[in-house]
Amino acid sequence: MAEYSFHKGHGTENDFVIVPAEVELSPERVRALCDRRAGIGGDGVIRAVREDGRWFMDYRNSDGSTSEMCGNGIRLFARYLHEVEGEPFPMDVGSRDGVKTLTCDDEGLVTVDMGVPRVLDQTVVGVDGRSWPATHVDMGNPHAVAFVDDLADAGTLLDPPDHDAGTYPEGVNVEFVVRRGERHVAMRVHERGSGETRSCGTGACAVMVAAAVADGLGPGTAYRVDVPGGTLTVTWTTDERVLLTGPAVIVARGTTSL
Ligand SMILES: N[C@@H](CCC[C@H](N)C(=O)O)C(=O)O
Repeated sequence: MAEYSFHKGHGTENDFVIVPAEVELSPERVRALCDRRAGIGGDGVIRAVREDGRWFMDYRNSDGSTSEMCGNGIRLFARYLHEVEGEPFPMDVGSRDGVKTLTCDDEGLVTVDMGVPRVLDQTVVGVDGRSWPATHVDMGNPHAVAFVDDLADAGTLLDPPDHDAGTYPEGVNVEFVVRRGERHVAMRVHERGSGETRSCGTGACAVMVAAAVADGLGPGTAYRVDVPGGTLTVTWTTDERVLLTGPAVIVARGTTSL
């Protein structure tokens, strides 16, 4: 393919390559773009599509697979749309999980309204022969949230954690969580289709909801969620919607023929 433009950015070091709608995203191209040695490098790729008078986030994991939703990706996409396409905040952006509304505060933190979470059954996840009970939370995409004694218990996370394929026929994002204080947790994540990443927005939302439920709390509370790449704030509003807030920055732009 001829050269095309790209932008690169991240939200709490969950990093993405953004390309124009004309770029066909074969799995091979997504893997090439995300390659951290031979490509640009990223946890995923976002194709910026304009359809029916609205922007749509066509999101791919670094292995080329699609996902319904990416919380950090859509916050970065909103930053891109604002800075590059001149789209004002607040803005509505389409995704495979429906239309999301995004805002930006005076400090430049971008918030996405992720909608109403679904807390489902208890399940089990495992690593290196150890296993933990986990809460199945649907944030548009599937999550299993496991509380552990120490984040190092999750091991290297080079491989996907063991999980119930019946519960998660399309795979799962697995979060390992420790408590840091009142309404304050820290997590590591193994993302379906991308491996261990330094942050996951939908994962932070799933973790917050599972922690709040475990703490006997519910809608009408907020948690600080530390990730290896920074800090996110997750608010569960009194009308049961989950708001994800954090930094989102464009760090590079250029052209490529990958
Ligand atoms: N990093 C994202 C989640 C990306 C999709 C996920 N790997 C999946 O396959 O569901 C986030 O910030 O939410």
